[in-house]
Amino acid sequence: MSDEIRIGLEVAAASAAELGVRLDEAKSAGYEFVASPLTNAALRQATQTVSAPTFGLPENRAFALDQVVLDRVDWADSVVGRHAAWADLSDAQTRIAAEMVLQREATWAMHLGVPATILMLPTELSRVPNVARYVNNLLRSPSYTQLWIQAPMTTTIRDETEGVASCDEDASWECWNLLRTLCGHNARVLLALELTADLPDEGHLQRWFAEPLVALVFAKDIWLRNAKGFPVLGKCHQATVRRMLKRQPQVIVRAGTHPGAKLEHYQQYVRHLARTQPPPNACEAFAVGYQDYLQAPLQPLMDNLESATYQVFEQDPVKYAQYEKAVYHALLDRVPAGSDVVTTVMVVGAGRGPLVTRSLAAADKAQRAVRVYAVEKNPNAYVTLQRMKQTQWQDRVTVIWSDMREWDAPIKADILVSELLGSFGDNELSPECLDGAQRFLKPDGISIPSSYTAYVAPLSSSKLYTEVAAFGQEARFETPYVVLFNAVHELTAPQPTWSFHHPLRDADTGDLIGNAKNVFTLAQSATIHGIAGYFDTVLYKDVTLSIHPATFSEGMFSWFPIYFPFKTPIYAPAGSKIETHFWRLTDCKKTWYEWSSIVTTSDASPESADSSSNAGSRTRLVGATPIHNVGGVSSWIGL
Ligand SMILES: C[S@@+](CC[C@H](N)C(=O)[O-])C[C@H]1O[C@@H](n2cnc3c(N)ncnc32)[C@H](O)[C@@H]1O
Repeated sequence: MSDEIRIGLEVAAASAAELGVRLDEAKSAGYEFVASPLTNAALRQATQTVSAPTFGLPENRAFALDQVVLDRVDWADSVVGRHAAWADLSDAQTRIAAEMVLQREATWAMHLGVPATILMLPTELSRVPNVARYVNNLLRSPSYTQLWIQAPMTTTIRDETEGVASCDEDASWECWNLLRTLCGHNARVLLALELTADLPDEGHLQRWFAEPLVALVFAKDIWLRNAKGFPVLGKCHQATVRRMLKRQPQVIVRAGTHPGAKLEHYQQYVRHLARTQPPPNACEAFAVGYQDYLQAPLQPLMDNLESATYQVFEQDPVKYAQYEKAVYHALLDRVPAGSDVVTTVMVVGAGRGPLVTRSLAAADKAQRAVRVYAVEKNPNAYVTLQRMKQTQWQDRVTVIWSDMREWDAPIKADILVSELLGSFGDNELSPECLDGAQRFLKPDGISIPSSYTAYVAPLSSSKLYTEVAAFGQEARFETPYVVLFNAVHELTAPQPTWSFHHPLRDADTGDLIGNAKNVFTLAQSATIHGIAGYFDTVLYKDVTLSIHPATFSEGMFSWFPIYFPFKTPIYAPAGSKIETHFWRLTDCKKTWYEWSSIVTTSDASPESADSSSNAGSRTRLVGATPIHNVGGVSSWIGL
């Protein structure tokens, strides 16, 4: 990663000649590019003389040569152009002239092929709509030049009467959020995040991680000086930068003012931070290329999995070890030591046989005699199972090619082992399959897993949202995706929706359908782009597997979370309640999920103001999504 990082130096060149000098300095100090104003004070002066037109836009004037700082195409690759900060779009008097200036700068940058231009985000909500109008207009034309919106991580509020300053963790994000909402969540609105001296707390910081970060701008006043006089960052800034660099943004450095610090020291330090990231663990190494990549959930019942898919499962260092442990303990509990009773273990949905091998290993370790049946409906995997029997398992295993729901078992099992779990627990139809298979489990038999639970939590991720939008079809918002979360803010701890326990359809668990309402309270405002789904499972007693973030089975990579998108993101203010509604539905051919969300706030009525009870507080609707995937029209799992 360190080799790929592109670092630019902020320069305040006022003329083309000065830009040339600064660019040479930056390049010889090891920077790839400079961030520089595109135009200068001469343009500002000339613009002040333009009178506001009575209607329409003023004549689209051309720049004079002495008004532009970047005047040569051969420098264009090495410059990210800053738009004129003085061009104020929010002032009625100056708006039209300002828009004309920005528009001309943008088209000049596009003409030269500048990779990106930077527009400063206002930090007052009331000033955002005019900026958003301009941005929307600009983004109508396809262009190679990206538009980066620069926003500070935090802003400073000064109380003039008290003479004190405090840090505002919300204002900047609220303005950014408003801008991209007014721009219709356009994927081309990219964030250049300014690392400020005051850092937000973890919750507010997380919120920025879910944004489309394209660049990280180092403010001047964040630099410290180490004992040898080199510029460095404090511990918190270092940690934040390291986390941000994992998203591979470009970097713009505003050099500090330490005497003796040379320009190259700043870029060397940033590269050092990138190079000295802790090495990826097995899970992170596996994750490369999967982060935020949307995958259709597997359909192992309806489709026949390919050998390569089984191959990926079988690399998991945790899942199979936990299954072996579960079978081992089940055998110890079921058969007394020294007994010559033969225990019947049936592995249903055996795939290419790893759970069969693990069941035999568990039996050897427990010193219990077993007879194993491997049942698999995939005709291709069945060939591999036969080969495994011939070369490894021999007479200890009987291989059956059948759908477990239809298999006429010759005897009943003591232990039924299955792994039909999806990212949401039941989304690969484990309940429906086991409902058919538990007929051949003895009444006192053991099912591994013994239960599994699905969890949900609201999430914010403009990245995932724009990925779904990029498909260009409304129906793509009506289907869940399996995805390894990266640019995602998980807004609260997940809550359980429903569980399936062995035996299925007993008095407690009822039918195989589900309906859940969960209520979450948000500590800070957020735009919600959908719902994250997770599962955990009890294989046997305390032997478990989990992708729930709080209980995650460290090192396991068989399952990524599931993402249920929203067609239209909804804004939830701090303190609001988010209700998520989920339904698991089925007919004789398919099973599917429907989902929706409602955001509410409650305001206390005057009568309840000094009471601690909720009596008298009124619930107000802030927003709601439509119910997604009604009737399973867009997404379903075939039975
Ligand atoms: C998620 S894979 C697990 C494979 C293997 N047990 C493992 O852990 O690597 C689920 C397997 O169950 C099989 N399967 C799904 N539904 C089945 C059914 N109704 N009857 C038999 N096999 C089924 C699939 O073909 C697939 O091989």
